[in-house]
Amino acid sequence: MSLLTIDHVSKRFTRPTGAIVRGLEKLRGQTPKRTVHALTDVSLEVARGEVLGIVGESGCGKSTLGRIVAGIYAPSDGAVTLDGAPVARESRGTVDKLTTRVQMIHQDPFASLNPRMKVGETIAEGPRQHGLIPAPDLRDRVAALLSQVGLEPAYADRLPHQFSGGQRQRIAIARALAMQPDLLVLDEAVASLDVSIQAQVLNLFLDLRRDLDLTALFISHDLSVVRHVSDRVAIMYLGRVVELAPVAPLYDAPQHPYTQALFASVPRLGEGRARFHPIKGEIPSPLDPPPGCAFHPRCPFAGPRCRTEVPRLKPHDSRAVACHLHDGGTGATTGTSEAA
Ligand SMILES: Nc1ncnc2c1ncn2[C@@H]1O[C@H](COP(=O)(O)OP(=O)(O)OP(=O)(O)O)[C@@H](O)[C@H]1O
Repeated sequence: MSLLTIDHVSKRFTRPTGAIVRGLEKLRGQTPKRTVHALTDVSLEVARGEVLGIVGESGCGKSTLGRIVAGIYAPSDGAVTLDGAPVARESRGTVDKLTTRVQMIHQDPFASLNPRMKVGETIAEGPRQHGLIPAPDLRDRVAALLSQVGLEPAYADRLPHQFSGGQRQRIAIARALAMQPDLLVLDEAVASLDVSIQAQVLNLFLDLRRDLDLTALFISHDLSVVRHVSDRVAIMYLGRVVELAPVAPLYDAPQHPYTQALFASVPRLGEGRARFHPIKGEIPSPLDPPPGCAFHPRCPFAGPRCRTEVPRLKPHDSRAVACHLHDGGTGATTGTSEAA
């Protein structure tokens, strides 16, 4: 059985506006769209010990998915369960009790650490509040956690500003591990670090993964980082999963036209002068997603069916792809490129 089940989850945000804007819109007879469709009908499963990468361009809903899994946001529809139990207790659509079983590691460790609290206290705070570790053992546990993430136990008495970015991210990892979570959600956890430091923190994650049999959602816009740490990868576009596959087949032969375009947009090393092909067109607004396949306005293979019918994520060999090309055709003649 899967540890994490994300079952038909959607998330809509309503954009608030002031009375003046609403008055002006009324005068002009406008009915502006205010609902942001951040996630639509996302279903994923993660097995214990598995790392699932979540990749996509900015605004595709990666962080929203991570926050729903961590119980920070309640889904508008659908459910998220860990071992069959809901990750968050909700009342009237808002989360009123956060799970401790899922811990999140954010992009900016400085923002997520209390600047006035010694790092030892920061790491001990959660286990103390939740009674996870007996008080007399806390100091030793903090020392052990600091060693586990490659820091001196004596650093427990220092403040966050006395550390480098990479060290602060190690502290954030130690704080998350202190809660003995079943699942980690890493949201762009190395994106703000220099490349050499990124590699060190990724290697730490791989060591911890091996030693602790971690289960994780690894959210990143960086395809090479995700390849390094994940077992399977979900590619997201405008709030939906468009392809889901184990790393090797996905990176060897991406199937969805968006996944192919995403790979082509990344400069590759070792191919002489780097060539890359940015994806044509703009990402549509999640306030007004296109009908049919959300990628159809940018897809070189789009046919009539793509403009009207949302493709479902369907199994296709070892992967799942949400594309009419893989489901009996798009309605375009011989699958040739209309936009090319
Ligand atoms: N609290 C919120 N209120 C309103 N809209 C939101 C909120 N959080 C996210 N959104 C919107 O939902 C969509 C998805 O955002 P999200 O942050 O999940 O994307 P992302 O893929 O993580 O992007 P990025 O990599 O830039 O963080 C975006 O259009 C964003 O503006």
